[in-house]
Amino acid sequence: MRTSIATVSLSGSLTGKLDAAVRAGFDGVEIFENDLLACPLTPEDIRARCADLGLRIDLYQPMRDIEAVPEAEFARNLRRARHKFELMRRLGADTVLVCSSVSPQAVDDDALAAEQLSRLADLAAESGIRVAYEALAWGRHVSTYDHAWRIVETAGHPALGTCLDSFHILSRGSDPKGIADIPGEKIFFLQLADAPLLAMDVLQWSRHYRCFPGQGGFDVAGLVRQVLATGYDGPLSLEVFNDVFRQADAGPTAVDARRSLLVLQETVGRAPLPDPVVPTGVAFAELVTPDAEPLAALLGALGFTRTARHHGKPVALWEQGDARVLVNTGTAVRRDGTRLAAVGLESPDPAAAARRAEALLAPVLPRRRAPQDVPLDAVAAPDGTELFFCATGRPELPDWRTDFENTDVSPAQDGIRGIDHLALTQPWHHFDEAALFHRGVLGLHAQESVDVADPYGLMRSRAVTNPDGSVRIALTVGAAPTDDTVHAQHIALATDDVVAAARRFREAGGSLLAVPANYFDDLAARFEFADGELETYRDLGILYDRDDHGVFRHCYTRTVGRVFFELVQRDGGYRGYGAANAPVRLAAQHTARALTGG
Ligand SMILES: O=C(O)c1ccc(O)c(O)c1
Ligand SMILES: [Mg+2]
Repeated sequence: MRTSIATVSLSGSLTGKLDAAVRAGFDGVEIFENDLLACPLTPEDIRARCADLGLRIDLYQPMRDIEAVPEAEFARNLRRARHKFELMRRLGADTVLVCSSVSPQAVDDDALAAEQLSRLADLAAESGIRVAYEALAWGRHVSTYDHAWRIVETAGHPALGTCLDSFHILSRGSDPKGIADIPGEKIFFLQLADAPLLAMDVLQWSRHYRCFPGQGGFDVAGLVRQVLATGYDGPLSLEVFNDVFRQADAGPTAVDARRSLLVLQETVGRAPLPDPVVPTGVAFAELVTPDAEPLAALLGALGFTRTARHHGKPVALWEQGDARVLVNTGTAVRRDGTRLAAVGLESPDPAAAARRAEALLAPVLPRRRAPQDVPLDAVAAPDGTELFFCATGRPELPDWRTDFENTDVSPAQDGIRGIDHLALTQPWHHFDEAALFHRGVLGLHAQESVDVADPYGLMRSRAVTNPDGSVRIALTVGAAPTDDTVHAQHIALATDDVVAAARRFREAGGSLLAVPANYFDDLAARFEFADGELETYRDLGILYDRDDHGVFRHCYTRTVGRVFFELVQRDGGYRGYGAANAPVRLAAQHTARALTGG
């Protein structure tokens, strides 16, 4: 199927938008009128540019407030249309979108609407143009797709069809089953957008919160199935008005957009993508740092031992139980210092995992960094984190472990079982993209996103997991593109006894994040504890939560660069990540930062 994107979905200049659309692999564009008006190029230049790029101009839009108006007003509308049809001739665009009128002059008269749209279509047909009539969800008299279709059907004009827009249909709770009543050849265009489920005015919702399919709460795939069943063979076109995308770079947004369409096409059985290869565990987490000492002290106090070093690079492997942390001092570090730069994911078939990632437009990384290294499949996530697909201990496949030479220290077993989860802070404008990436590319399940209050803003967090919970990644983001050093990345380590692990850490010289006494007073009000239990938590800074399944106890180390560790005891099948405690933890980290001046 052909794919298209409305220029309004991307930031920047019209020419920049066209370049981004082509680079992401779109076949066509909808040119939004405002983008054309603001463009210094002539329509002929734009046409030539699209032709050079191999982009079709699938739609020109929108034409507003045309139908069901007094005759004198309609005459003025036809005059306006004549101008626009001439412009479209120069552009080489053959379909125009007319959205249902919001004008106070419009009357509630379907026969009049049909008659005037028919006269508009007469004029359009003279220029070889087709008119696609779309119901805006907030249209004055026409606000549902079935109503728009009835008017088009009444007009019965060959140059007049309907434009279906998933946002307008699904935001109003209309049942897309009725699409089956529309002949496919009368659906002149299909626009797709998703949106988070919000209770708000539909116009504001549409203009600010649309997102790409798979990033919101609508069943866009179900609607597309309905449309394809009619025989519709036009493009799948994304039309997204979104405050965040307007501020993000057009290039990555266009890639995110295309990836969302590929996943959607797969869902409706129209994209032959390699099957997802769901990761089965975390092989390692790799920290990049300018100075290994603070991390070495922290890992040592946590009970890790340095078991191996890379044969060709300054990278050390620290191990405890099934938790493996690489400390890399050989990579150029960014201004923010120590960071979580790479994650090794155990994969049943690393090469197949990489093929799917590539098909879904993930940047594929070189398989070898140095000639003597083992070749490893790896791709970059939207935030730049390198994801390695690993086959640890499987002799038939390349193993990352063979690049490491053992020291004479054996792995410790001092209370840490493995990695419970990783928390990766996303750049502000890549949060929805990150969730779609981890779901679509890696085949992980995305949980609902939760809001967490930070003292200086609101943070969102969304977990992606594999079926048995052995891969858990919490994607987090601040509410604004501000300093995100406090919204740091972290590695949560699983233990069966967090009190013992916290004590050992402290006795070994580690310092735990101090939690205010008020928090524990509140805990005492909410839950019942055994004698002395709460005092222990208060002493160690252990936070506590419960859900329907079990209990969660957790505490935090200090932060090095952007990275800190969490000790986690997850009992009885507790499913969350202690979100209820996150505001207290974030505030405590702000306090600790103010005290250390770092
Ligand atoms: O928000 C609008 O005005 C608008 C314009 C054109 C569209 O196709 C649409 O879905 C919405
Ligand atoms: Mg639309």
